[in-house]
Amino acid sequence: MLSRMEMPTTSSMLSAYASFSTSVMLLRTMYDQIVPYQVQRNLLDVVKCYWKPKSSMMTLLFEKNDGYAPNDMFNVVEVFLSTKITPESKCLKITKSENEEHINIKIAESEEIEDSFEGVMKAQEINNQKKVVQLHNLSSYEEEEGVNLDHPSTFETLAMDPKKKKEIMDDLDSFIRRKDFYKKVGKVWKRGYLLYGPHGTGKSSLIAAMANYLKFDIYDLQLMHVQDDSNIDCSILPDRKGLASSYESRLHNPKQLFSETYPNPPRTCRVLKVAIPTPCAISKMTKLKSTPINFVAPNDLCTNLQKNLSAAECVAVDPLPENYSHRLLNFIDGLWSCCGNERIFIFTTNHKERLDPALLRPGRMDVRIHMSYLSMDGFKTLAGNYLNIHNHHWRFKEIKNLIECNKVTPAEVAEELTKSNNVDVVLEGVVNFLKRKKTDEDEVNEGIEDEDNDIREAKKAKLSLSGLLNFLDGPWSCLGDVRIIILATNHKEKLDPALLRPGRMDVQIHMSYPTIDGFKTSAANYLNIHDDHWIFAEIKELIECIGVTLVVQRRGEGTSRGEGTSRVPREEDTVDLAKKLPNALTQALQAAMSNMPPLPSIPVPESPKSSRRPPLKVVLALACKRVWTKDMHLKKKHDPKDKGKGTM
Ligand SMILES: Nc1ncnc2c1ncn2[C@@H]1O[C@H](COP(=O)(O)OP(=O)(O)OP(=O)(O)O)[C@@H](O)[C@H]1O
Repeated sequence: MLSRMEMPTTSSMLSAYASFSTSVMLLRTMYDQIVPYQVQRNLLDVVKCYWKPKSSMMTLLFEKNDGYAPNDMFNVVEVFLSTKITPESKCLKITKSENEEHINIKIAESEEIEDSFEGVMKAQEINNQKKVVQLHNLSSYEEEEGVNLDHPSTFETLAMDPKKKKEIMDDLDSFIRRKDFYKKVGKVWKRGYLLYGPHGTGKSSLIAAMANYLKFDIYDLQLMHVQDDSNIDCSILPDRKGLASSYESRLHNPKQLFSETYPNPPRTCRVLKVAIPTPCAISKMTKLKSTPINFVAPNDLCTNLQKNLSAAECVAVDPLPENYSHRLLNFIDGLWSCCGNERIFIFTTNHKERLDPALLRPGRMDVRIHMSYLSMDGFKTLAGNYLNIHNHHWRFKEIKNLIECNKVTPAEVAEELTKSNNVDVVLEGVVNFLKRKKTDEDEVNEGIEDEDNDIREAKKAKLSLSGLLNFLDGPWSCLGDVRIIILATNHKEKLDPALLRPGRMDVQIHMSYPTIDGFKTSAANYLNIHDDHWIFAEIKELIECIGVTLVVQRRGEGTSRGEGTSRVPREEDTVDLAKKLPNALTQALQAAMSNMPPLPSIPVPESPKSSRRPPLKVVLALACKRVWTKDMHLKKKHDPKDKGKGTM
């Protein structure tokens, strides 16, 4: 114990504290001034580290992206954790896209789940079970993420030789299983398929079936949109934002940019679909003027349509670059192609015989599948899919005979099969369609034999719009809900028949020049004439004369009016008509005429009187005059004696 005398006084304690704190401050100032800041930080870290409490926990971070490449582990962990949701979970993420049947429940980013380690393999299995096939567009620089591919095509629904189907499935299975084999023999783990055959034979459907079977995503690349080979390399990269922003500089030094900025090709690109346009058809295309095509579509599709319209126009103007096969070869064999996991390339073309043979060798196109016209086996698959007929039907024999002597595509027959729910009605429709098709084909073949080579080639080439075709029924077309697509053109005959096949243009409506019924509708709208009017008979005659023009000029398009049933109008007809027409009716006719399609462009010498006549008469007179001039010319060629008689 300290005696009272020995105890320090309050004042001495205070003075000791004051001198101690002065010394500390002095030392601190000296430390700050003498020891450099960096050394101070390091000393502090050492001290902190020494005093930090030890933990048995370790934190693993699974980020969504690894640089530019997506992190596969993130998806696996996300799926795995969603199986660990309990009633105690406080915050969950709920998603459901339009085409998904079930809602997806995921752990929200802020949520914490405690779980003991169960192995990544289990998570991987879960991921594969839940995998929704995605579709990515490689041709557009604006698209950022893939969308769920909800294509209903499977190997069961494909109308194809069952043996061939089995071969394809076995081939896919064996390819997937043989990772070690490929490694052992020093071969890149990739496989190329070439699907070739006429339009509408199921190439796109087969790709969707393959992707659904393997649960592989599809990366869609339209070769026509690729400007150079480095474009292709870059286009397989997963990060669309990076591509969009670097697009300009990539054009200047694409390879360098590729190797420096995007060293990792995507590991997710597994089924790559490449549509190879036909070089020959493309070069022909430039000779033909492109036919303007106007789109009408529901709002949500408009932007997409516009995008595709410009693509289609591009296609029509730009010929396929001459070194296209070199680019493709680079693309298939280039170094990037060996990076990543298993990959399947699927190439489609309508004309295998026009492709560079270098492209076709095994290693590039390992499997070549000819998608051909419909066989009876294929028809039975379609009848099962569409009509639920799984056994025999009495119509089958007749249909078999017709299919055997006809080149008919599954797409055409599929269209017939959708026309009614009544099995008998539909099968009768199929029979009629096959008969009609046979007759049509015979006629076309006869017609083509008479023509010389150039015309035949030009006819075959037509206007091909591969971008548009892809839009109409490429894998993208199955996304979204019900839709109606309407295409309008002034020259149907210039369109590629591929565009016109059922499944693309299911219904074709010929908007023709007016009939008297059409005129009556206009008269009712503009003039409130709902009954007959004395002038109608005469107008009818005149309108029918214009109709004759169309029959003559659009021979082969089919019309109910025969060519020889109407007389050639005399010029007096129009003058008389002008005298009789009341003013209001003249205006109504003018309005109706201005909404009509433009008249065919046959040069017509201007009549000196025409400027004094009301505009309507000029229109009608010109139309009639054109008929007369043209027909007289034709007549003159065949029978000079008939000149000037004015009959057809
Ligand atoms: N083999 C088939 N089995 C079942 N349905 C088919 C088959 N072929 C075509 N179809 C039907 O026709 C439609 C068009 O077929 P698809 O787009 O697959 O033909 P394609 O050969 O890719 O045509 P294109 O060469 O013109 O692109 C499909 O949506 C499908 O309804």
